Amino acid sequence: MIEVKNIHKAFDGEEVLKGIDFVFERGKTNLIIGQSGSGKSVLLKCMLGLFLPDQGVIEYDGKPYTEFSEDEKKDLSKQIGMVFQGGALFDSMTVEENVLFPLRMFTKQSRSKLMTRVNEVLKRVNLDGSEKKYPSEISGGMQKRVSIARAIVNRPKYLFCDEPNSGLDPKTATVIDNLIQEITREYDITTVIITHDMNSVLEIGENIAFLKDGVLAWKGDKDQVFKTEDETVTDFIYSSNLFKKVRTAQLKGL
Ligand SMILES: Nc1ncnc2c1ncn2[C@@H]1O[C@H](COP(=O)(O)OP(=O)(O)OP(=O)(O)O)[C@@H](O)[C@H]1O
Repeated sequence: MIEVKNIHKAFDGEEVLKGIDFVFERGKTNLIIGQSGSGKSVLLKCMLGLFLPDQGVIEYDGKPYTEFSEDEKKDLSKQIGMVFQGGALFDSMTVEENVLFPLRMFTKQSRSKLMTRVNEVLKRVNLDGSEKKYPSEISGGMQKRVSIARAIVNRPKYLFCDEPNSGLDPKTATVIDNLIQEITREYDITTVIITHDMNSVLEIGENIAFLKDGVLAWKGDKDQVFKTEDETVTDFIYSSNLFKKVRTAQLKGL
């Protein structure tokens, strides 16, 4: 669980986070949604420890970051897995080398032991058989799977995903969403996902933080988000024509 309490962050005197309170729950897919510039990435970077909030507290499983010793901060970075927007795979490394990379950074076990773990994780994301391939030789969806495998190989407690679906067709995007949700449950991880994808909201929005202009404008789950009458949320969601049609049909009782 990650709890953010009254988080403020400004750049050059301009406040981009204006007192965010939210609980990102363990074992759930927690989504941060909102328009461009609403502060999603800044909030994520605060949780990653890349930005220090100007005010407020971030607690990791009940412990405030400000009370972490230097060793505990290092431990925290080992407990975090990250799926980057573009995948951020190393093109010159094979699939298995990409997944091995963070393991070698944090673990001193023999290569054969580490490879057992790499193979286990690659199997989990259905990539057995592709171990020796290079990123350029596999599809976009498979590249995302490698990225997920690399993020979980160290058995993280916290998984951060920045638009994990970007660039994928809707069907593959849903498969990736479901994989992230399954892994979150299986490993009992606190997963935080930034997304613009309304299908993802519908599919895996177990706990949603909706940001607007640096403020938490709404929170709830996927069932509530499509029922809410809150205009700030409906303006955002139904700016997509597809969802506008779904909404109209819902209101007509179709
Ligand atoms: N390092 C920085 N220095 C100065 N301003 C920044 C910095 N990072 C973010 N900002 C500003 O903070 C505001 C929020 O940015 P942020 O990247 O969090 O938005 P976002 O909701 O993630 O947008 P998007 O969906 O487009 O990625 C923006 O006005 C942005 O210009």
